[in-house]
Amino acid sequence: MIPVALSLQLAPRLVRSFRYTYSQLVRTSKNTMAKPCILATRLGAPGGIYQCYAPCIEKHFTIITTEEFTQNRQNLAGNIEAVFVWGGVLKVDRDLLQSLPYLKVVVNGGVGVDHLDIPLINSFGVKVCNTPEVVDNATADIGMGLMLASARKILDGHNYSVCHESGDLLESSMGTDVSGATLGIIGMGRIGYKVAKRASAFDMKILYHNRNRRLEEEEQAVGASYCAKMEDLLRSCDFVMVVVNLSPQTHKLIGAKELAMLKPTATLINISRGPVVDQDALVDALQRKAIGAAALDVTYPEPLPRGHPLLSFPNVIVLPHMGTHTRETSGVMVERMVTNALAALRGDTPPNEVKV
Ligand SMILES: O=C(O)C(=O)CO
Repeated sequence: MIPVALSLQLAPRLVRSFRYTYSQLVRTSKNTMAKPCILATRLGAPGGIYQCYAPCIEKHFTIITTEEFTQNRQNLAGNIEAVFVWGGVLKVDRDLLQSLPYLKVVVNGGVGVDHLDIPLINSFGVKVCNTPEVVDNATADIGMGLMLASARKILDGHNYSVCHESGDLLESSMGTDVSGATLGIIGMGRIGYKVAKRASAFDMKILYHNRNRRLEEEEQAVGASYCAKMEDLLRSCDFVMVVVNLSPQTHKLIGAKELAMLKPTATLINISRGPVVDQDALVDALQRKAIGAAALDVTYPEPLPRGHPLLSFPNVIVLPHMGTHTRETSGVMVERMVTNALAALRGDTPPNEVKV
């Protein structure tokens, strides 16, 4: 006999699986050419960032935009079999999950899934997928871009040119060398390692801190030295780049104590997730000129509201989370999202299913 607890656990899944098979039969009997529906964020507004990828998705799916869904939720909810999200624009919470009886998969465009409650989503018999690897180069590039732009005052130079300011460049536009400087990478996963490869081509001295030490040959290939203690790295670097995943362990990993360990000339670069850095502590350190500069692709919230203190420092660059925003990378991400969703809808294991 099946124990009561186990049958209680299995029952919702069996009901969902039965409903799904039924929905497939209904769809097939209605129209053999009908495409499954997906609910997708960031595809609604004309000119929106992912709008140009809609045709790639529409080869296989009918897109229901979040705007359409909001206006006609009751009629559309019963058609949706997959949700495509890019970041946390749409909250995939209990309320949404309960309203989508035929949902099979939530696919995230990007590697970081900290905005998704995976145990909750899985408890509805729904899979979660992401797009790892394909984001690595573009994200590492934005890290290098931020480091170079900050060190070499590229935005100051641009503004000077645009404003046709008379007279000589100001002393404040004098930059600092990246070549030959010391870079500390916190988080040496795939993206961190790509950053190290790039930095080694800039003749930088590279230190890294990571939960697990990399193999000796991997360290040697990029000339990176391991710091078992993060504080050793923080104290010795000219540039510190944060590349960890957001988790309870990395939430506010860089706080007042860690910022106080940085050299007064050091630049903090964050390409991971906003909450990895304590923003109030960062503002305080910048106000006291306790660190040299900051360059952030990620913040909380995103984008920062107008008037936020971080937007007022001349030595801070803030991007609205653009790590993967290239035509090529975004295109490959969308293809991956489609492949994962199709696999999940067929009942196969998707290539990039995220398990907790
Ligand atoms: O892939 C991701 O999760 C990113 O945020 C890249 O910037």
